[in-house]
Amino acid sequence: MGYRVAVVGATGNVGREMFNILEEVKFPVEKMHAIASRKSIGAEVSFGSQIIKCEDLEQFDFSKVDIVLMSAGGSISAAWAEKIGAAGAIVIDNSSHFRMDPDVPLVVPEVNPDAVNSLPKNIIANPNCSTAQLVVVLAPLHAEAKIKRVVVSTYQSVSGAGKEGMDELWEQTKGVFVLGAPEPKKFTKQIAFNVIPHIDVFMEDGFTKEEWKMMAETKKILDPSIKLTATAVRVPVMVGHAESVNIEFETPLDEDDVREILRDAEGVEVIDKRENGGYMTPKESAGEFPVYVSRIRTDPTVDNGIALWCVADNLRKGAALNAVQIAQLLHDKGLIKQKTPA
Ligand SMILES: NC(=O)C1=CN([C@@H]2O[C@H](COP(=O)(O)OP(=O)(O)OC[C@H]3O[C@@H](n4cnc5c(N)ncnc54)[C@H](OP(=O)(O)O)[C@@H]3O)[C@@H](O)[C@H]2O)C=CC1
Ligand SMILES: N[C@@H](CC(=O)OP(=O)(O)O)C(=O)O
Repeated sequence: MGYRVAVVGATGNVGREMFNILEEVKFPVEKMHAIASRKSIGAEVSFGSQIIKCEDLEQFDFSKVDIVLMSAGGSISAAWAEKIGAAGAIVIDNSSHFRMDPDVPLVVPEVNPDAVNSLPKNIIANPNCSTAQLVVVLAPLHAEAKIKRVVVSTYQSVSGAGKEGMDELWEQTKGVFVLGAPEPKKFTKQIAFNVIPHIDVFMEDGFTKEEWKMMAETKKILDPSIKLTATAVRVPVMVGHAESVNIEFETPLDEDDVREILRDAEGVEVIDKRENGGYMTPKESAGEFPVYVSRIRTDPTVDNGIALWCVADNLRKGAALNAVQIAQLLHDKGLIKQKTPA
């Protein structure tokens, strides 16, 4: 038994990871389709031992698939997801377009798995990459001692800005030592040997949209009462987002309790030795499934305060892995309707 699956955005950073992870977790696939733009028709992508040729989104007949994993950006999701859902396939959408839609659940399977039980539009939204890794860490702590406030600063890799972001870091890094760094195109300033406190567009209040997403999405997934403030920063790392997190609880939770709770938490791995190398870095998280937590310590500047560091592969837990976990959850709950092949 297997499903007919389509990956939209198949040639992208996230799309390629979707194929890898669907194969790694042995998701039951009967037929796989790779969908991208017209310019990629015939481009080859790997799915396990199979080589699949890309098809054009505009020409594809979605009535022949059971489940669609979308990661081609917000405008493509806006134009296509509801039509595909209405035609009977479940859409798991990686873009930000539907995340705050009240008729679309925003799901991190370790945190709010039952949100998939009601699917009025046949669409499920995958959160922002920085939100996903954060809520996996916050949820088990919130269950133990209610969280009042979170202050988070991110260190986000260039792969979060797609293939073009990775190319820009690579070209600038090489260029600095040879002909001078090429002018920024994808980022607002030179990213090689630099950090940029600006991801997504600026909002009226001075926060960026990336920071706003972390606040709004955490409330939707975990608890509207949690106050969260974020500063999102792009760093010259290829894959892996890191976050420095300060958490204020309503009741006391000491650092040993936090370590213990997180050791038992689904999707989390604690690597926390107070010695050289006893913590995780983004590079080490690349290609891995868990959210790694290190540097757990008491924050003595507030009542019931804890500080910690968390790291995850943004293309995996921040995008493709979370989407595939949602697909597995739907499968386990028997929520994917298989259409009869034509
Ligand atoms: N990277 C991350 O950490 C995260 C990404 N996302 C979401 O996933 C999306 C994709 O990210 P990422 O893979 O990194 O981006 P990439 O730039 O690496 O890939 C974009 C993909 O979208 C396809 N695409 C673009 N325009 C069209 C079109 N008009 N019709 C059909 N397909 C199209 C591209 O196909 P082609 O090669 O043919 O142009 C390509 O497959 C993001 O826009 C975002 O919404 C969400 C969370 C985290
Ligand atoms: N904004 C994220 C990646 C992303 O695509 O996020 P979103 O899906 O929320 O637009 C980053 O740059 O690292």
